[in-house]
Amino acid sequence: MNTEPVVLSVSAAAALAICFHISIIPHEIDFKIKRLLGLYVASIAGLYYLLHRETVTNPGTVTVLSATVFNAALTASILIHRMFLHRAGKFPGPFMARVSKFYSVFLSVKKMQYHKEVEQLHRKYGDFVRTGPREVSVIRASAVQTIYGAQSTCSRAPFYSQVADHPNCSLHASRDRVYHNLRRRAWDRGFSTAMLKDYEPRMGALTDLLIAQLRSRVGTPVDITTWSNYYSFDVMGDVGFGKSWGMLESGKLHKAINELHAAMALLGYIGQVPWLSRLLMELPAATKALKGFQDWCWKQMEEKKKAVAQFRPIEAFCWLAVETPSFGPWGARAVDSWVSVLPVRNLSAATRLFGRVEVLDKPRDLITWLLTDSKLDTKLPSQAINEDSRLIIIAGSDTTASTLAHAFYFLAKYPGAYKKLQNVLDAAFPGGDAEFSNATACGLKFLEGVIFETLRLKPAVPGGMLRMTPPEGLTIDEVYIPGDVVVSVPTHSIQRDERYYEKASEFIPERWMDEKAHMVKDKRAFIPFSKGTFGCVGKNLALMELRMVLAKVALNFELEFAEGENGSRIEEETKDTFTLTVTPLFVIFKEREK
Ligand code: HEM
Repeated sequence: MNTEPVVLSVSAAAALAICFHISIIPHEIDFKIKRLLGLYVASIAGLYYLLHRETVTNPGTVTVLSATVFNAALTASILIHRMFLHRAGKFPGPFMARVSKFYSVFLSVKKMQYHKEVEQLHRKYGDFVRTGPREVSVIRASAVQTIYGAQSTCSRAPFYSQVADHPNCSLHASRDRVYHNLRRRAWDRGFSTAMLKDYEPRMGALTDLLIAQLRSRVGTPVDITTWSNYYSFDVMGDVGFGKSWGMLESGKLHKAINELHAAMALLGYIGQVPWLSRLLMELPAATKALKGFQDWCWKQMEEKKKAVAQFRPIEAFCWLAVETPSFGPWGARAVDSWVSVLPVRNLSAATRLFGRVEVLDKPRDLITWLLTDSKLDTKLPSQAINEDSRLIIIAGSDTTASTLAHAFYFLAKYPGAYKKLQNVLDAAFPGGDAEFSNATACGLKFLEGVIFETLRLKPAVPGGMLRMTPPEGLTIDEVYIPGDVVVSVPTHSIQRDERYYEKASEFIPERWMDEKAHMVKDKRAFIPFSKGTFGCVGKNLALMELRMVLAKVALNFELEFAEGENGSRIEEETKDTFTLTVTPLFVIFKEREK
């Protein structure tokens, strides 16, 4: 046999593998895997054809040998680079984390509590831990502003592209800052102070429904995790889509929500390796699992689009309010005296001319804000807006439900705190829960303390939000982190760090009040809603929900663990599926004696 072509082919394969690896190092290839696999298969077929044409003996064997050498050389090159030469190489961490991000999958699969695994790694390796080949977790309060602050030069990491590509992705998956800002504007309008005022009574009606359901179960064990889910989903139905999903009414979780939780579980396992989750999501079996929830969300959106098509364009019909006293008897009370209804073509010109202009047919839910934003209208592909419909449900429901369930857990565990909360609320709303207003509740420091302490100890998104360092890298205190490294501050761990909180693992709502303010040593280490450009857009809505439910429940009922419940399951078995998936918590509500 002539060995020359064999040696040539095998050496070329090894050289090609190393050159290929060196050429991809500076690039993000995570979501090009399918194309690269296609290229790989085509190259093998091409090689076979070439060898066959040149009448080399055993072209099949030589092709397999060359492919094997290519694979081995590529693997060796990747491993050597990751272990000894990588730009993130100076950071300590487990050996396997240096080699592959699959180590994080292994840690996630153990108990599906990756946030707790990361906490252990920080205990062992210090403030800067290499949690993946190109990933560093940083547990320093000083890192928060640098990584997440409004002026941060970091961008979103590939993690965010695992469901869909730009520009067909949701707001949450938008990694391009300009595109993100354009979309975020419409979301911000949907969560403006005026809109929150509009949502408050609607949310109040749903809270009253929750209270009525709890009242009908007084004295019997209630799974408050599930009821928190019904509540938060129904709120998002109303605020997000302007319709009722009726879960509070029926006491049943919608089938689509079960499918959502199955999808989130998948994310909990493989979300650590974004390219793999993207590949899996495209497989028919996985798509089928996700499809139910996706179809349901998209159906909600289609219905909404039809309704919005009937909607008068924003800048066509406006109430006009004129703020100058010279405008007759209404002038003095101009702010709430609407003097005319006129068609207006240009809203900002009309505002300049008349002082103040209010839109007559103002959207009353989030989706309508997104669909009618004139700047977004032409630029947003319809898949992107469909993805946003999923985002509203995922981001707005599970997070609030998890926080509510955990707040009830702490209040049942610490009856003294519950009593104190009731006293504070009784003083603020002597006429009972009918008097509740978000404005008054905002001023109740103990209520705020209960909410903040829950968000501190049980942040609904417990892991670090992954960001990519800019090409020039960044410096945190004395430590330089090179460019194109994925960095994060682990929310769960930093919020339990003794350097930043006194008695950090204890539930002490008073630490958020003047009397024990010294127990919060560094407020920068409080990031349950993240921060900056990509921070939570629904924060104020979520806080309003939490205030309202906790206040109305505490004003109406006594609370205790049900028999056989001590909260250990919620502590030990709740899962990190990007948001927390909380285990059932059984409590008993009793009518308050007044
Ligand atoms: C206690 C409740 C909540 C918590 C703890 C929470 C937490 C967070 C966090 C940590 C992020 C940043 C995620 C990241 O960077 O990957 C985020 C983003 C977001 N949240 Fe919330 N959230 C809550 C409630 C809500 C609600 C009620 C909504 C309403 C729809 C909402 C909508 C969003 C959206 C749309 C984003 C993406 C923002 C963007 O990309 O600009 N959240 N949230």
